[in-house]
Amino acid sequence: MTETLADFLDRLNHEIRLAGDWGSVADYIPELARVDPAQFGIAVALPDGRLLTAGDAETGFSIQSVSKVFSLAAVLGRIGEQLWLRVGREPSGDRFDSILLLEQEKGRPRNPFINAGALVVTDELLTGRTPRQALSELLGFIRAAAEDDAIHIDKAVARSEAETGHRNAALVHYLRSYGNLRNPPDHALGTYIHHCAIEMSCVQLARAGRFLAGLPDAPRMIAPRKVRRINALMMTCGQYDGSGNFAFRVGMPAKSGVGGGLLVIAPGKASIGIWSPGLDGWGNSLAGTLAAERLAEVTGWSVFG
Ligand SMILES: NC(=O)CC[C@H](N)C(=O)O
Repeated sequence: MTETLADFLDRLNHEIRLAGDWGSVADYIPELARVDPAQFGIAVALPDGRLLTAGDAETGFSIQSVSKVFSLAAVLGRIGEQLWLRVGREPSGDRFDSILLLEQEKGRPRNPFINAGALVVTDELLTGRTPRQALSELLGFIRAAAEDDAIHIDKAVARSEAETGHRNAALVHYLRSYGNLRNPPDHALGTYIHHCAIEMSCVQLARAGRFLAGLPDAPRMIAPRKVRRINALMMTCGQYDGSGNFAFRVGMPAKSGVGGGLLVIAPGKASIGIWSPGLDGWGNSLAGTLAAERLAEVTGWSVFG
């Protein structure tokens, strides 16, 4: 392409602001409902160590379910294959917070990215640790991946979700009733809510994802075989019941969060942090998905060729 990637990102930022099609912010967590939807940032970490940015790439946001990628990586690094006895690896075709399949499938969540599955992953993270220790281990993992010790938990967001998170409370008790939760339900729930409340910027997210893209300057976090599997799960389950549409439009493994964050992985080529807080009907960033689609078109980074 004649236009440089840096110029394209600037153009993309202008185009997205001009279109002004922001979607609506998540309102079931009151603290997230206060965020101005008219924001957009993107950061792209490249194999040569460069990091290109545009828009609000330095603004901190609540990573929410993007944190599920890091909790899964930390747990797979620690225990490995045993996790799959407790959680499946199939797309759910259901909303991220659905309870429906959990009853049909006797308490074994479909995949680690829907809330029920992520709660089981968090429960594994708690093995032999207090909630405080598990959280500091996970935060340490993310800080090491990003090589940035400023990454922290936004306590106000955690408090806000704890006050209103009745659905996750139901899920965690339901898991326990099937014997698929080892820790007290409030420990698993509290730890989960706090790791969802981690605040990061697009720059920090792009840097934290470098190990998933296999970039040469990435700290080695987990074995390459495990990285491949996480990318496969991001591709098939990363945007819940919108995963098929996302794969069709973007063609790269990614994970979304209701804070409007997106971590997109172009294996061997780039780790991309995108943020725009307004969501589509599936709970994925509206402008963020469009940005990922445009980036894939221009760079040819789709894993499908
Ligand atoms: N999709 C999401 O980002 C959901 C995360 C949020 N903490 C919840 O459990 O509802």
